[in-house]
Amino acid sequence: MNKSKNFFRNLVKPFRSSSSNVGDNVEDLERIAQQEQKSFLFETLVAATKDFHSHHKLGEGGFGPVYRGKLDDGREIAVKKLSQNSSQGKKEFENEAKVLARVQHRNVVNLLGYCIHGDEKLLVYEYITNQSLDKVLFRHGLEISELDLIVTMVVVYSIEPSRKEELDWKRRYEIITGIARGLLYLHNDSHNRIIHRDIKASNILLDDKWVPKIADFGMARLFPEGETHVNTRVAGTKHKLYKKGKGMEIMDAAIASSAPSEQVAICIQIGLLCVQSDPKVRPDMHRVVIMLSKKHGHLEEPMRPGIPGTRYRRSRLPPGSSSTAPGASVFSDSNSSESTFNITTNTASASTSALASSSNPDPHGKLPMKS
Ligand SMILES: Nc1ncnc2c1ncn2[C@@H]1O[C@H](COP(=O)(O)OP(=O)(O)OP(=O)(O)O)[C@@H](O)[C@H]1O
Repeated sequence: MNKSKNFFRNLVKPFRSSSSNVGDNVEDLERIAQQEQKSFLFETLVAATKDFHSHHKLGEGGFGPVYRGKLDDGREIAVKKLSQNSSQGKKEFENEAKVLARVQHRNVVNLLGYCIHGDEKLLVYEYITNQSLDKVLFRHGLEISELDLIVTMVVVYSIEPSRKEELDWKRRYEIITGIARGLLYLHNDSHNRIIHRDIKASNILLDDKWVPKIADFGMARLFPEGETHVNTRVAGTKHKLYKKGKGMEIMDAAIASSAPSEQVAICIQIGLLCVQSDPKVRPDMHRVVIMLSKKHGHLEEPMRPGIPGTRYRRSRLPPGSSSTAPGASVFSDSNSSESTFNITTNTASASTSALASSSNPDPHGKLPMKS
């Protein structure tokens, strides 16, 4: 019997009621201890995903393929096999993964743990049953940028026709507020401040009750050299409908009659406030959550949104930067004003193209939007 088994046996001795259940108790404690460690055996993941069989492949993003699997205890998981282009060492990866596994919120995908096998690094997430938000949103012939601001998108875009009934205004509003709460948690309330840097519809997963869960958070911690995959595609040019007072015209017709117009207008305006090109004037997530909780009320006029590729968008860090350095994606200083900067940076560029009405916009965002 090895040392750890002895340790557990001694631990359960005082609680033992009969000799027959000692084995069970030891097994339970060992299982709990392993879960606490957050580390998965490679063999466990091989068994869960049927050796990473192609039938189990959910898709492949910028960080590598993702497989669906089922653990022996019945839990469904999604296993992300990280592509091996990170220079991060095993110990650092382990430390960072443990930090990320402590991030727990109703609106954030739970990272159950990690696995290191030779040169391979894997992340194990809870499996989220429904589709990602981008698959539910009907593209309407528009070239939607991956970076569209979620709030505005959920209000504006039509829904996949077969799912129209499912996504009424109430549900859309719950998705919007859920995402905002998840981001607020990542920014302010998790142990380490986490700035996502790649918020987009495909990174919002919906569970069987349509609760939105933010996926792919903290990837900059695992790819600290700054080569993180951040999509920079630009939005289509047809969607230039935003003009002061005409916001309602861009709304999905399917919900136009049932949605309270003030609430919809607030959502669109919050979206525009979040993508102003000057990061200093954008609301932080705390303020966004408060604004969303108001049914009516006056919000300030948004300034002109930023332009993709201008000075506020950043897709890579300087060589040698660490993920915890100032300007990187994770901050431990809860008073830092950088959170607004980064979180809106990536979404900003898209909404800019999607919503701006000017043909010659000011990249510095100092001009108020004109009607
Ligand atoms: N926890 C999960 N539960 C269910 N499906 C998931 C989970 N995580 C990822 N997926 C699915 O796996 C696929 C790949 O996801 P991944 O996050 O790697 O890439 P992506 O979001 O499509 O692209 P990108 O890397 O550009 O963000 C997507 O279809 C995604 O919906």
